[in-house]
Amino acid sequence: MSGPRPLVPGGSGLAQLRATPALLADAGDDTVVCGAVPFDVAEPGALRVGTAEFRNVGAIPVARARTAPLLAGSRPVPEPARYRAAVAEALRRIETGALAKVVLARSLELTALSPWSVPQLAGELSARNPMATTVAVPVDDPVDPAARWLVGASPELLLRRRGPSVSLRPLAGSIPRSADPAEDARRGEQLLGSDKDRREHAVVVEAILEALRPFCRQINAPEPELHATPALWHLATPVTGLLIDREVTSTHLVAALHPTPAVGGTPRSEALSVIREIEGLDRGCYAGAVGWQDGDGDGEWVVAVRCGEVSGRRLRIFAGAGIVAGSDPAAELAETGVKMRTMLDALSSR
Ligand SMILES: C=C(O[C@@H]1C=C(C(=O)O)C=C[C@H]1O)C(=O)O
Repeated sequence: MSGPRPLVPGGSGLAQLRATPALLADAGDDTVVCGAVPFDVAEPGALRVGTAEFRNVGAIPVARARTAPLLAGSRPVPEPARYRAAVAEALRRIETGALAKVVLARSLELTALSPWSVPQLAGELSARNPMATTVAVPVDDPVDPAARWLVGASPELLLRRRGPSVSLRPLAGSIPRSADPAEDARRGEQLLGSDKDRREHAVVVEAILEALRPFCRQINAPEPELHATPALWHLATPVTGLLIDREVTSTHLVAALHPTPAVGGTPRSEALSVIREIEGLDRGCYAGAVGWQDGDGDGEWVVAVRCGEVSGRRLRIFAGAGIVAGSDPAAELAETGVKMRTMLDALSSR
């Protein structure tokens, strides 16, 4: 992305989503809104006014030749033992019936000897994850060299609106891939047949259908299928629908959908307060929504997972896992470790 772009007015992520359709209606044909809204939409948003090239959220110059800086240190936040304890606490809350699912995340803070390069990271991420959407968006002042950027390779389509058609591809339910093709295929089948993962996934699809119903007709949500990333298999449901009212734009739908239980939980308000209480992490734009909308109300948004926040020599990598009855704290810790590999693998040039 070239040069700083003005922020969409409003302050919070939610206010920016709400301000976007009117802003674009008054702007030129070439204008789009692009950027990130945080996981907690009451926090400041990072949606900016840009031009059409912003339709590609990863549209920054790619400098693959540059090597990544050397690592000076790393620190897990929270510590693994604290993460397992938080999962155990979430399971107790689930047992009481207070909630059905909550996603708990953790982070790895990596400090390098010299500043991280956003284009280098984005280039590696996009080369290694060709099926994902590479994102690289400034989440605060882009003029400041120590400014924070959200960088990642999201496998999860939150929402695409093209004219009257909307499509979504929620992911939830995961198992690590194997280098051995037979074992890899077996694990995919195991995931498809896993009762725990099916429940974890169904909660997400149900919440999405409920959020879409007021806006859409002919909603179609087939049985879950497998979705592959280089590191993991996921359960995915390709959801489609037709808008009842063409005035409803992509940002209206994002405001209604986000955060889905793929990154939050269900019921939403209980899950969000459990996350605030026991996660011990400032998510920022991790697990937020990243994308763009144009003057026709069309747009494309991905869920900000498999990502990190870059600021000078500091990089915070995030990963979360859905907790439902039957989840195992050690397995969830391991799953978040595998999810972090998307970012970790991109730190070294091939
Ligand atoms: C929360 C993350 O991923 C989400 C959670 C998943 C799960 O719990 O199985 C799967 C895909 C994503 O929707 C993450 O990668 O940090």
